[in-house]
Amino acid sequence: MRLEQLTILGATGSIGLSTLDVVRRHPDRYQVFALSAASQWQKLAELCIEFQPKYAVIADPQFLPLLERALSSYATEVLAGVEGLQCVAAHKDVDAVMAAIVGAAGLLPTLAAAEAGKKVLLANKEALVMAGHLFMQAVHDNGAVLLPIDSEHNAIFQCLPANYVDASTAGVSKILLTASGGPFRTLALDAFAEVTPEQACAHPNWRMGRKISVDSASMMNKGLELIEACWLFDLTPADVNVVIHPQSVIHSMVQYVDGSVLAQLGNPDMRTPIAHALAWPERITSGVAPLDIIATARLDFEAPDLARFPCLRLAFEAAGNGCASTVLNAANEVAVDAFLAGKLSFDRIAELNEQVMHQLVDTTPNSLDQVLRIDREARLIAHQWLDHGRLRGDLSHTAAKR
Ligand SMILES: NC(=O)C1=CN([C@@H]2O[C@H](COP(=O)(O)OP(=O)(O)OC[C@H]3O[C@@H](n4cnc5c(N)ncnc54)[C@H](OP(=O)(O)O)[C@@H]3O)[C@@H](O)[C@H]2O)C=CC1
Ligand SMILES: CC(=O)[C@@H](O)[C@H](O)COP(=O)(O)O
Ligand SMILES: [Mn+2]
Repeated sequence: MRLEQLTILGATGSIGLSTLDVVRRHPDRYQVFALSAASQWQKLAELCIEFQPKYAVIADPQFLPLLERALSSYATEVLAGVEGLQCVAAHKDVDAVMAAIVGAAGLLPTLAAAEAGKKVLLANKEALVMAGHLFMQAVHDNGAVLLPIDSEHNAIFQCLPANYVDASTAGVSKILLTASGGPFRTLALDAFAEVTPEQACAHPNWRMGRKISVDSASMMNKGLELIEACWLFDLTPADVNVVIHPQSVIHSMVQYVDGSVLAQLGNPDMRTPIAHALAWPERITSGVAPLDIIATARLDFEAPDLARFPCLRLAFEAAGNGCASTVLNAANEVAVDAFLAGKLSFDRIAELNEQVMHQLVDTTPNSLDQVLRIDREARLIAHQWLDHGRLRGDLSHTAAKR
């Protein structure tokens, strides 16, 4: 059997390392072609020494000399910058690309993989939120195969028929997108202003990177996932119900017109959706223990409280509006960075997101340049808001008019 050549973008992160853990179990199926990181060059060098990829890419070029030196006695070739990421995502010898860079930084390399017609294993939900229309167009135009890694979307994918095109043809009446509710599901509302980054990153069920952990705590993660689901499965926000399920054992459900509800269950461990997508349509072992349904004992469900989680309300508002989604994603990245840096209280993440989203109203972007311009302008307005505690009329006015 020919070894499948795999590029892992974001190899040093939570999804990247889980992917390598699955790959390590299947040396007869997968060969690592390229690995990338942003700045963690030592961790990247260690992974390269173990997996011997053809390329290592460090996104921040200031670390290039250090990585080159660390790998000088190995055959791995070292690249840097976004051009390096795009090169290993689109390389003719690559079969599949794990898109596991966090945030908007993942867009260009993930888009390069789609444009090169690769099998794209998509964890980087922000790429779809900021440029869903362009991304899906690139997938269709270039014959790429798009497989969702996000646990909920992977679950939905598994519960849909293999020949799925759209909800009504498939007899789907609702998508039930499950959410854990995060670490603050039952926290007193007046305590939200005081929560620390450590508390926000202590997810009850999943060990993840810091940005997605904060998003889970604000439920912006579920909002981003709503928009992600709309693009992946050609849905409108009205087709999706968010359901709080604190145990994270059911990873999402599909309700059909005949009353059937199909669910995908499993222990909360990302190696399951990663193994599923890597081997699809086959199945391989992932290292995840079988679900002990007796020990699980109970599965609870409740409706989300949009007053407690205003970020989720904002995402329902933005879904289906290309500009608002791009703006919301950018504002949220600025807000989460500021929260993690101790410059913004947790309860003001939603406030910043709402201010920027309502301030920057533009036409739906239909080119990559427009997406990148809206993303830049939204970040500028968000930084202004952080610096001055409010939006200054001059710049936001200019941005809104353009
Ligand atoms: N973790 C999880 O369980 C899940 C994650 N996802 C999604 O997967 C993506 C990755 O999440 P996660 O693994 O948790 O994140 P992490 O923060 O753990 O890892 C992010 C990875 O991206 C790299 N990176 C960060 N910034 C840049 C940049 N500017 N340019 C290039 N590379 C960069 C990091 O490199 P370095 O280490 O050098 O900083 C690291 O390899 C996110 O979009 C998230 O929403 C979806 C579902 C579940
Ligand atoms: C593992 C995964 O897919 C995360 O996106 C997870 O869903 C986060 O949990 P929340 O449901 O708390 O957002
Ligand atoms: Mn998820």
